[in-house]
Amino acid sequence: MINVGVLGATGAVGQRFVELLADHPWFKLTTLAASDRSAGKPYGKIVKWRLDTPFPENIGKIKVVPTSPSAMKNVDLVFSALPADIATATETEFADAGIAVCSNASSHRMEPTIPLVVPEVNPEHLGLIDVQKDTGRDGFIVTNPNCSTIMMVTALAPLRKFKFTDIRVATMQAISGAGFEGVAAMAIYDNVIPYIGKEEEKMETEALKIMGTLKGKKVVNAPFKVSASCHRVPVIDGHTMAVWADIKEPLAKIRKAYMDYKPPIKGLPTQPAESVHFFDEEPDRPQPRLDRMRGRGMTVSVGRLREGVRFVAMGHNTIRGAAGASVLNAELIVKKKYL
Ligand SMILES: NC(=O)C1=CN([C@@H]2O[C@H](COP(=O)(O)OP(=O)(O)OC[C@H]3O[C@@H](n4cnc5c(N)ncnc54)[C@H](OP(=O)(O)O)[C@@H]3O)[C@@H](O)[C@H]2O)C=CC1
Ligand SMILES: N[C@@H](CC(=O)OP(=O)(O)O)C(=O)O
Repeated sequence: MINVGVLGATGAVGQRFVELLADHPWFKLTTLAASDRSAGKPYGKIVKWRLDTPFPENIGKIKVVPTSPSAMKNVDLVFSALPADIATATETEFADAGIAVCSNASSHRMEPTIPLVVPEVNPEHLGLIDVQKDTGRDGFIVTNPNCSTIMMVTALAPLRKFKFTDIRVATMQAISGAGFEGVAAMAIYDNVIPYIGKEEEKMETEALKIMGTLKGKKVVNAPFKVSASCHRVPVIDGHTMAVWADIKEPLAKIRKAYMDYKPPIKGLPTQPAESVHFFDEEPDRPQPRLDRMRGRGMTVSVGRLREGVRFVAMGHNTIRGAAGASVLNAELIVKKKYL
């Protein structure tokens, strides 16, 4: 068992980490960190548990510590659910102190030596860990993408063998993506908000790095363009998106690519039996309420495949799009013997 900790353990994504790690076969959750407001108190006393799964009582006794490497003794790996403005310096401090960091925050995603990984899409990008270690650093940082980006690239993975240059995407994103306090009920009820700060830019840049090629010590971006339009809708969990890809192949070949798709990795505990579920028959799927918990929240569902090529993709934003993505990255790190 590898001893692990969670940074930002009391937050929306931090709670998902705790849920996923409370009973993990490879990782022992020993340490929970949050802000100085929470430090020093038992987790069970201060966390406002917002998930609809039972609170893991075995974790409740753990005393919350301040967010600093010196407070996290005997931890080899931390999962970061810190706000991005805090994560920038804090994650660097942890990596410099010899601790591996699997981060869900956006701060370091686009740095050239930091892997931005979805295990089913670009597992080989973990090679950038060696580039970080070449600088003399004992620890390292590995990031997972923005929650909308991850659904889009995972849904595109079966289509990579076809040529495309232009991806257009319109998202319908759940309110949990903004955190518990992020969107007022009065703002979102009976409404759609056609703006999510920096989300479109993230989809347009992160996807090119993830689907790019690791050449030597750097990633060469994928040669296509993404145009995104992002919208908040009154759904609690599950980001849905309509995607257009300029693939000229016959629809039957695209359909077969989804039916035959096998991801390049297997054997990771958090990986679902199906990374991509393809709805071939049902014309009204995927739907967030019905499909977000497929594969314990880790499956990306794809449906409504039409000429164009057009399809709809959907996945759970705080599991596959956040904490689950980081845990899957950590499992890949262990499998590839970086830890
Ligand atoms: N919500 C989502 O679906 C997604 C979120 N993300 C990203 O994940 C990260 C966390 O988001 P979310 O969980 O929604 O945020 P929350 O606001 O719910 O939680 C923030 C956490 O960080 C802690 N924290 C705040 N300030 C500090 C500080 N100065 N020092 C140490 N810890 C601090 C808080 O502790 P305390 O309780 O003590 O204040 C809390 O545990 C963000 O970077 C976000 O962009 C990514 C993808 C999806
Ligand atoms: N902005 C995303 C959530 C998020 O925090 O993304 P990021 O990890 O890129 O900061 C959403 O609303 O749904």
